[in-house]
Amino acid sequence: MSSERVLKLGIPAGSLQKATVELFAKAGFSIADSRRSYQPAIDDDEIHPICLRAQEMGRYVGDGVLDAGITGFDWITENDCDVVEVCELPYSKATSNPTRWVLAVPSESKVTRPEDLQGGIVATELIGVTQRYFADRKIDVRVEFSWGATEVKARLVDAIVELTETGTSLRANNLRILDTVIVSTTRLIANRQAWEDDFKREKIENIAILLRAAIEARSKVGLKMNVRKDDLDAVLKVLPAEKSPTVSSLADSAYVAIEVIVDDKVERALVPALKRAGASGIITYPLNKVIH
Ligand SMILES: Nc1ncnc2c1ncn2[C@@H]1O[C@H](COP(=O)(O)OP(=O)(O)OP(=O)(O)O)[C@@H](O)[C@H]1O
Ligand SMILES: O=P(O)(O)OC[C@H]1O[C@H](OP(=O)(O)OP(=O)(O)O)[C@H](O)[C@@H]1O
Ligand SMILES: [Mg+2]
Repeated sequence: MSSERVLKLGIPAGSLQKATVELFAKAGFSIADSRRSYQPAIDDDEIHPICLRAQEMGRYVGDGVLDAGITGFDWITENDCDVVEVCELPYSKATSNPTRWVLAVPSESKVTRPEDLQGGIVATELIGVTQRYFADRKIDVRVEFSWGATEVKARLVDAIVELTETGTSLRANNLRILDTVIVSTTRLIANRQAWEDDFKREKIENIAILLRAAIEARSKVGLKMNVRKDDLDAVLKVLPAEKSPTVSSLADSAYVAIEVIVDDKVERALVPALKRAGASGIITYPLNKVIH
């Protein structure tokens, strides 16, 4: 591992790639050509991005080939990687929800409990975690490696352990979930030696702050409005109780301006209620980053 002022950063190729590049963009970094080049350009001279499979990321970060990288908790666990887990980054391929590796059988199968699989065969990409799951429950099954397209194998063997995010693939293949084997979210990980290097650690921490702030901002909106002082109490009552709005004076001393950040889920109900409570000139705007 070199101690030059460049951070070798692993970007996950495959399922997480598009969401990762978009998240970096929101965090303020432009990564170009990540689909064509495994060493894409980034507009930060102190970062050298390298695209790698999420499955292999932990090993390369652990060995110091990379200083840091982004991968799933599932593969960190499967490969038992010796890395620093810097932070959780709650995003998946399509949503900000965690993914789950589930034990599933064909919907028509007679199997209703994991115990019913005793003596059977289970296909999965996540061999180690699956073997541990059955060993912990003292269920004797043969766990077979699957190279992908695992859903189809549920009808070739007895059951599968496969990743699900939105549930679309399980539904499309008419599969029934018996149990959750592991819940996984995306993580930023660092090499132990790199984490001890002042420059690299600060750089990794800065990336963590910006990525987390960009994720946080995705589910929030900013709200601004003007309110007659007489209506202030009524308007404040409508705003979510846990929020502390900024109230500032306006040139017209009969009015104040209110600014607050709220969950985007409540925006639709909040705006008409604020208007009814007397707010005017209401504007809502998307946020780039929210830093706590
Ligand atoms: N919807 C999703 N589908 C697959 N993986 C997802 C999804 N959302 C998040 N992930 C995460 O992305 C990583 C997938 O890495 P992996 O290299 O195994 O597969 P992949 O990128 O889907 O490649 P492949 O094309 O071989 O399936 C895992 O850590 C997984 O948890
Ligand atoms: O619950 P869902 O939102 O449908 O997501 C889960 C699907 O996504 C992944 O497939 P991927 O795109 O990685 O293809 P693969 O089968 O080749 O791994 C995973 O292997 C499932 O098939
Ligand atoms: Mg996959």
